[in-house]
Amino acid sequence: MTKQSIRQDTLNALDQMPQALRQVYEDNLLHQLLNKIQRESIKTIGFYYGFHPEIMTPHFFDTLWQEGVQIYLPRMQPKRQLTFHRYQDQDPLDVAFKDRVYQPYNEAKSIDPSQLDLLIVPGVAFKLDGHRIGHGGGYYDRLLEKSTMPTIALVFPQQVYKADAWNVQAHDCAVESLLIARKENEED
Ligand SMILES: Nc1nc2c(c(=O)[nH]1)N(C=O)[C@@H](CNc1ccc(C(=O)N[C@@H](CCC(=O)O)C(=O)O)cc1)CN2
Ligand SMILES: Nc1ncnc2c1ncn2[C@@H]1O[C@H](COP(=O)(O)OP(=O)(O)OP(=O)(O)O)[C@@H](O)[C@H]1O
Repeated sequence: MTKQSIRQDTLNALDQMPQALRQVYEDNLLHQLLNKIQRESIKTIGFYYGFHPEIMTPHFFDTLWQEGVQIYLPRMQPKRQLTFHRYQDQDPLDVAFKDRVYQPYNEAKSIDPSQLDLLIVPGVAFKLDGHRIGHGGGYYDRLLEKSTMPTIALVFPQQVYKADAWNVQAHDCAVESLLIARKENEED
């Protein structure tokens, strides 16, 4: 299958997921993420402001702040570059892409992404080895190519594909590991 058809099929599957199941999965992903943060004493994360049918990451922010974690969000820049800026409760956000993408303003405190303890990478479809298909901007490929921080992705099972599902291209950068949502809060 082409990347484009996998992208579209996966977005459709996520859009059609029943809300109750989505809730179970998102609770489980937050639980897994908190375990990792505590285990690895993570203090600063690069996250993203999820838009439907992505994971509703804004629901995670309060819990992360309570844990003392600093959240940085990406802002799209010319030439498909991303900068990361501190986001705290009630900070104003700029809206782009037909009201889908919420991003900090340039004035918000920025960080060199390599300084982040963890970067959580968004995406539509993933292989178990971390290769990903995003929304097609190539923003994260450009970032990962030149950065060294630890990377993960939070994914629903519907987003996980076999190694031969699509051909990886030279510019595609993988994330280091996936946290895959499960139905039970079994310990890992
Ligand atoms: N939540 C989130 N924020 C993110 C990303 C992401 O994947 N998820 N990005 C990751 O790189 C960057 C934004 N990239 C984006 C790329 C495309 C579209 C989008 O709405 N695409 C339309 C088609 C656009 C068009 O061509 O007109 C679509 O998907 O329908 C949104 C964000 C930075 N912020
Ligand atoms: N490191 C790079 N340097 C230059 N161009 C790149 C690079 N990475 C990707 N591109 C270009 O960006 C476009 C989108 O790439 P691709 O479809 O892999 O994006 P994506 O991974 O789905 O999106 P995103 O990373 O924003 O979530 C392609 O035309 C690709 O050639």
